[in-house]
Amino acid sequence: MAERAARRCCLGWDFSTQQVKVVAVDAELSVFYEDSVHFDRDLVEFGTQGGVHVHKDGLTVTSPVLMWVQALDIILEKMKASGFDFSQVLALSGAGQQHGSVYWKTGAGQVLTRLSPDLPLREQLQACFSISDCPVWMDSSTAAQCRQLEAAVGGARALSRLTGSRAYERFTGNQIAKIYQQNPEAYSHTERISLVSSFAASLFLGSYSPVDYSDGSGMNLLQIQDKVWSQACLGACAPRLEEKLGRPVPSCSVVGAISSYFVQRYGFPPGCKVVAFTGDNPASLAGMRLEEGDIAVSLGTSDTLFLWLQDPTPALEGHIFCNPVDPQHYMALLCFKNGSLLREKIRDESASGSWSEFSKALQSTEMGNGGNLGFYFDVMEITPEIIGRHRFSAENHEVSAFPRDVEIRAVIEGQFMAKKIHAEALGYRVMPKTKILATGGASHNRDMLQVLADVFGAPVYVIDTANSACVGSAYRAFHGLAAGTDVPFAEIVKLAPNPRLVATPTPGASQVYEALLQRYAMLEQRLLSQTRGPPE
Ligand SMILES: O=C(CO)[C@@H](O)[C@H](O)CF
Repeated sequence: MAERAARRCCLGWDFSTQQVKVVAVDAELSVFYEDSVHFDRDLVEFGTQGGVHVHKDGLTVTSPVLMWVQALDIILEKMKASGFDFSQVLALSGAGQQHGSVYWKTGAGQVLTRLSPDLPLREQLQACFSISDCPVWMDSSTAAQCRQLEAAVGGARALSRLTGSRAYERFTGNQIAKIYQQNPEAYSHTERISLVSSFAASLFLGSYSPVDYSDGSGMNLLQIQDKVWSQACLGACAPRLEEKLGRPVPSCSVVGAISSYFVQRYGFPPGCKVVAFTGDNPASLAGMRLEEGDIAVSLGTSDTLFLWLQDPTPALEGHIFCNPVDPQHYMALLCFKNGSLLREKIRDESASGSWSEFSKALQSTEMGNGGNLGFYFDVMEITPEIIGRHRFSAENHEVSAFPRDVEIRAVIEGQFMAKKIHAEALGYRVMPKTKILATGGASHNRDMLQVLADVFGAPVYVIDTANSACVGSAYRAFHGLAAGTDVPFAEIVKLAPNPRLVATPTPGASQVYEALLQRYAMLEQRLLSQTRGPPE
């Protein structure tokens, strides 16, 4: 076999809900190696579905921490067997599913520093966790703890201003509070609490890695302006919590050199740097190379918006996180539950199940849809909390139905206007240099992207984000190599593949949607007041 040319590279890891994935990226920012281990398929003994266990109460959702540990053993052995040259790895970083938490048992830190290179990690860490089934982001069993936390700091809006989000069941502080309340012995035998991201970094480091600012923003514990733990939040969740969390660090920090375990067992160079791991969504923002004023719109089962913000306005909807690549800035995440499943329903009802019919309807109806507006929430929407289908005529009268073509445009315009209105509520503003990056299944429909460009008044690009969290982590590892030089992230990643322009705003679009957006916001408030009473 031809000798593999030496290829200096960085690794990007993603400890996600369903798998552990890795990519190797060379100095030209080309991905030349990728691999993954799927929990359900490759670690059957843990019996997960979609990487998790949904408990009988239907609310508690956990994943076995030793499954994550063993997945790393397997993927490294697969890389070794494939002949991957670990000696070329200059640095590595990674991502973890956000909000999940790992509970290291007293004494585990000593075990981490003394791993034998002759044995796999799973065997040596077997007894290192005080909680074996870790709460993950799909858990919604901590409503009581959320209310307690909001009460402790002066309400939902006060907590949002402090930590970037109101209390959410999946957020780590509330999960820790539940464990302290329901399993105080396990909590007392816990010397360190990690996020999934900092847990993974700890494995590579051979010691406890700190939580980074960006993923730490998903805990309802970190003051996102001062970047320190909120004493009020810590105190409301559990005692002696700060000593178990350690001090948070900037996401671009080099947290140390790789553990000798990996040098001796796999051949990593002793100087291989470990750059702080972060959450999967912040890592994806890095992988998509978002810059100030850009938006990424993931059009999937649920639609997710990633925003780059300089001056955030925390709200009762959405999440503000510290920015993973610029410590002075922020990012925001907005989730819209009624995404592709809703679009597919309307396609079946109003376009005979055909996307080409759906597109023809968008092509044959005018921007602004003659003033007709629709809200389509077949499941309880997250942003905002409304359910049902609500259609309004140009005179703001609620009507029971629209003609087929009008219905189709009303769905798409409504979904995209909601995105712009709630993005602006978080402090986002379209800038002259704004790019909208569209990803996910629906981003293959050019006519939908034309509506997106028209509603936002900005050009829409498509970008391959299949491995965005991994690739973003490898990019952040390269950025870590330049630590201390003040080289901006954008400079480090300028050689990466560029997104492809797909749609630009139709002339006159901003005039049409400026008025429509105001009506949409007013009608949304009307629906909200009908369902939940006057706003806070
Ligand atoms: O809860 C989420 C973000 O707030 C999810 O996107 C998880 O990060 C998925 F792992």
